[in-house]
Amino acid sequence: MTDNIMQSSAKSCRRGPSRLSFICTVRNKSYISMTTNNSGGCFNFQQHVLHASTSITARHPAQRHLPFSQPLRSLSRADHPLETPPHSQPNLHPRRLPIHPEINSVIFSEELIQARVAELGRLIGQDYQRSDLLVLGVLKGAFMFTTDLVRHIYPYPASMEVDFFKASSYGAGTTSSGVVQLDSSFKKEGVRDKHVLLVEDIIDTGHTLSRLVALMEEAGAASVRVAALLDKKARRRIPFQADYTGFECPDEFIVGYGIDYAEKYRNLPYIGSVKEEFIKHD
Ligand SMILES: O=P(O)(O)OC[C@H]1O[C@H](OP(=O)(O)OP(=O)(O)O)[C@H](O)[C@@H]1O
Ligand code: HPA
Repeated sequence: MTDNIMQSSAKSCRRGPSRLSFICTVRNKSYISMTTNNSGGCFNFQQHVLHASTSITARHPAQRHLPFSQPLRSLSRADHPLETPPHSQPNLHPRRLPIHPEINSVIFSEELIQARVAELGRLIGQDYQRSDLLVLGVLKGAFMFTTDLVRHIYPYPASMEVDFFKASSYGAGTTSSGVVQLDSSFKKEGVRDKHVLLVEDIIDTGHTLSRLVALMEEAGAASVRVAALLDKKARRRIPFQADYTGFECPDEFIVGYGIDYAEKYRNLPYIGSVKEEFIKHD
């Protein structure tokens, strides 16, 4: 079954107001459709669906005749047909990279993340269509989410700026120090009188975001909202609710899609948990 799916190509990904379906054409011409419930602002994932959708990795049309082992960089520009997906469709990046050997299981697949990020972009676009917007990505964890999200903010705000600054509280461990460290990249003058959207990868204890929202308010922002890809409610120490949330996150230390463990795994296009033997316990 998995082999079959691995050989498949994702034909379409449809979104409705209350469900999201992945439809794949499998080599033997059968169809697979998976649905997840999508309730309001927060996507309630179903574990079995996520694991299933993870294995739907399609090959780029230009890769069809290449062995899987051939690196993508050997393809020339001309090999890539310029197909621009309609703005309203999730951005399915066809690829077939093996799961990282130190990853235990994929919790949010690349396809699912991309679909949800596109959806959040449209929600944000609708809310800011008549105002200016300063999108502030919180480094390093939110670098990937921010760069994907801004491409999907539509309708376009009257004007939009994108910037980043660095805040951290975890160091090389898996627990928050509770002290949020900012570096000099944050300049208060840069947010004065602006409508700020803070973009974060994850809310865990809530220390980082409660500190950052207070900081924006002190700096004189006209308004402050928060978009967080993941919300790990079970670990909250300080009450905090984001304005735009991607997914509820299970109570596990997760990595990937910008999120690290001791600076590793930020490059992964999906989010998963690390195998126990690769976590250092003090
Ligand atoms: O809700 P909290 O418990 O405060 O956790 C959330 C924060 O933790 C992570 O940052 P980290 O300190 O690991 O820095 P990084 O973004 O550079 O990885 C993450 O990117 C959030 O900023
Ligand atoms: O689950 C997590 N993983 C990585 N970094 C984090 N920072 C807060 N929570 C997490």
